[in-house]
Parts: sequence; C-alpha cells; structure tokens
Amino acid sequence: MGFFSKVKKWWSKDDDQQPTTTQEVEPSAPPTEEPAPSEPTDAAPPAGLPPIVPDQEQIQPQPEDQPQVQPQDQPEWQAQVLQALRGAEPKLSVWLEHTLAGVETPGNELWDRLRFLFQALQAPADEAEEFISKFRIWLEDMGYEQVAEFRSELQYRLALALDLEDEEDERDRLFLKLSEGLNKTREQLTKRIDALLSAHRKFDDPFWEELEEVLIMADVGHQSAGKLLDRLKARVRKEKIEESEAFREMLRQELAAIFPEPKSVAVPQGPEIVLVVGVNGVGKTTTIAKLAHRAQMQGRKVLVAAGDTFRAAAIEQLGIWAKRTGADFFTKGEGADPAAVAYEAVDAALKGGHDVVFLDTAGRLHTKVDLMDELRKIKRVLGKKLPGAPHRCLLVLDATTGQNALSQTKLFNEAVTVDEIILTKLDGTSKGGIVVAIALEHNMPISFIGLGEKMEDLRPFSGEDFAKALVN
Ligand SMILES: Nc1nc2c(ncn2[C@@H]2O[C@H](COP(=O)(O)OP(=O)(O)OP(=O)(O)O)[C@@H](O)[C@H]2O)c(=O)[nH]1
Repeated sequence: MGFFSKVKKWWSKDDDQQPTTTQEVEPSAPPTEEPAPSEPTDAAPPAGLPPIVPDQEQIQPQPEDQPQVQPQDQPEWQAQVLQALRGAEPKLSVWLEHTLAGVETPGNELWDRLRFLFQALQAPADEAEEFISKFRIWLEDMGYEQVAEFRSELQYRLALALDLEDEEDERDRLFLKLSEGLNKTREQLTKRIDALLSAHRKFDDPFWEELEEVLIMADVGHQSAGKLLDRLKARVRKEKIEESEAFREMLRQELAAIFPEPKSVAVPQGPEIVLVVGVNGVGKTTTIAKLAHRAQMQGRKVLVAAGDTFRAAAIEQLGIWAKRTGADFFTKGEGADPAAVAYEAVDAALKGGHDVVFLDTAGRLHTKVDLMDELRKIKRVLGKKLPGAPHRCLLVLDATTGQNALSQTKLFNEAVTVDEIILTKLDGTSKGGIVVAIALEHNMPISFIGLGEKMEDLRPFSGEDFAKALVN
C-alpha cells in the first residue's frame, strides 16, 4: 500500500467518534490550549506537481502538456525543494532532508514544508492537516524546540503512515541501532570464533567442543548451544564446508533460521485484545506506549487499559504515555480488581469502537496474590467477555537480563501461553545470546525489539538482521 491508500485508510476514520464517556474511559483529548494549526499559507504548491511515487520509481519530469508551474507563483524555497525532490532517490530520509532543508525550528515554515511534501505525495489536504495537527500536539507536549530533536520521530511517523517501514532506508536505520546494541556480544562471539577457526584446520570434535563453550559464554545456554551445534554439524557434513568465511555465513543463516515468524492474528470483528505481561522494570509500560503509538500511526483506534492496579504510579505513568500517543485510556484506579479492569476495558472498547486494546498487567509477585494465578484469571475473564480474547499475549523481556529472561519466558508461558516476545533495551549492552536461547528453547516469535526510550524506538524484529548484527 502506498501513502495515498494508507493515508486514506488512516485518516478516513471519523475522529469525532469519541469513546462513550463511561466514567472510567478518559479519552485523551488534545490539550485545549493548542493554537489551531496555521491555515495553509502559500505553501500549497500548484496542482499537477509530479507525484513522489514511493515504489522506487524515479520522479518523472512534468510532461509538457501539463500546466507548467509558474515560478512567480511559488515562494523561493518551493522551487528549490521541488527541484531537489525531482532528482532525489525515492527514500523517505532523502525526501525529508530536501523538504526540511534550512528549517531548524518548529513553526509555520515547517508546517508549510510538510504540507508541500504531502501535496507532492498527493495526500488529501485534510488528511495532511490531520497528520500535522497530531504531530504539533505531540511536539507541544514534548517541548522540543529544534528540528534535530524530533526529526527521527517525524520520519518514523511518516514511515508508518506511508507504509514505508520496510524500505531499505528505514531498515538501515534500524540495523545500525541493533548493531550498536549487540556490539559487546558480537565482539566476544566474533573474536572467539575467529580464533577458533584459525586454530583448527578442520571441523573436528575439539573444534565443536570449543565452539560450544564460546556459545555458552555468550549466554546462549547449554541446551540451546547443543541444539545449534547439531544444526551446524549436519550442514558442515552435508555441504562439505571447509572455509572459514563459508562457516561464518552458514552460522549467520542458521542463527537467522531459528526465529519463527509471529503468527498473523485473525481478529474476527470488534477490538483486538492484546494482553501484555512481564516483570516490573523490563519496559512494559514504555513498550505498550510504543505499540499504541504505532497502532495510532497506522490508523487504528487504540485503548490502553491500566491492569496493573497495585501501584498508583504505574497507572499514572501509563496514563501519561497514553495521552502522549493520542490513545484513549481506561482505568478503575488503584486497588481495583485487575480482572474487572480487563472486563470493563473490553466493554469500553466495544462501545468506543476501538480497533485494539493494550491491557497492561502487574509485573510483581505481591504477597497475598500469586501473579500467575491472577494472569490466568484475567485471561479467563477476557475469553468470557469476548470469545477468542485475548487475541495476542505479549511477553516483554529485558534483553540485558540474560538467563533470567529465559526463566521468565517459561513462567509466563506456562501461565498464559505467550504468543510473541518483545525484547527491550537491545540498544543497551544486551546479551544477544539469550535471544538465541529463547528462540531455540521456546520456539517463540520475537515480534518487536526496543531500541531506546523514545516512542519511535520500537521496531519489528528481523532474525536475519539480528544474525548479521551478531556475527560479522
Ligand atoms: N534504553 C532503553 N530503555 C528502555 C527501553 N524500554 C524501556 N526502557 C526504560 O526502562 C525503564 C523501565 O521502563 P518501564 O516501561 O517503566 O518498565 P515497566 O516494566 O513498566 O516497569 P514498572 O513501571 O516498574 O512496572 C524506563 O526508564 C524506560 O525508559 C529500551 O528499549 N531501551
């Protein structure tokens, strides 16, 4: 899908549909003090601008028979930007660079430039205004004053709205962040494997024994290392691999192959109910916010529900994040029964016409209540309220915690059957080996990875990119 269809789908929702005002649903309406977005000034470039076609076609010069743009009609920057866009590589980062050239701070010129880009993409003006208005509200809330501070968030939002996240451009950005996070593991692993390959002339038992030790030291774990070695030995034998580089390439391929793809969720009708579990401190709240942000940017109406009712601070933090993403927020306050929150959040979503509900849950074993029993109860209640719910159960794990993450996976999976894992803090000194262990031990898909504290720092996980970042 291109920008137009995505924007069509995204902005065609009737945003006046506020959720029914049940006493708990707190629709996070935009702050009233926000000045109305400036009316389009002379930014709207003349009709007939050559469309920027996202699917890798170069921008064609305007055919002679089309009404030529009269230079005197345009402010000076438009002719320059138009010229630059015409010859630019069809990459979002390049389009943005040309469109924002010379603009350092938010203000009317920035909004006019964005309008100009949207016009070049043939986005309907009202939808473009809606995008700009939502971005302005977010910007006011964040208090950023320099374009450099929010440029990556702007590019991320455009990538989602333009359905361009898979573009090489975005993937390169993601790969860079992932590689930085895996630096430590990669150095350990690559250095040791290189030493092994140069010390051993052939792939004999002593080689495999030492490789097993290297994997275990890289947090892959004993059992997973054994499974991975079996796969490597079989391929070395079958393909008669002898060269070091061929071995490294095979290792990358086998590492990439151990990650199952997340299963696509068929949500028959009504809201998709997503249960989010994980121990405290792993980044659950932040991850829910990032997921809500993505869903919003992709045109879905989102409700975030505060199922962690043990701590007022957790409810408050989630509420702040929900407001920041523009999602609606559901809470029954501190001390409420988490299962009741789950039940009534589904109710509110059904009444509010929400497309997806992210239900946060407690992350700590509290004295009187066993957390796993509580999660099982929540899951039962959801299924009673909406057959098939929860449609997805996401386990949030902190990639820097090493073996703990493995035991948490087992614990939560036994309690609620985890469908997907989201690995956070891969931008930190993450223990890349644990990622391999989780995939091999539980054969569980990793859907997203957290690469920082900002809204845009949640990106789809790619086993191939991960393997390349781990072994170079
Ligand atoms: N660097 C980095 N920090 C992250 C990431 N995800 C979350 N964090 C930070 O980790 C800390 C904990 O995040 P929370 O979302 O509050 O974690 P939580 O699991 O909700 O923890 P509780 O609020 O105690 O339940 C915060 O400072 C986040 O900003 C990530 O991907 N990278």
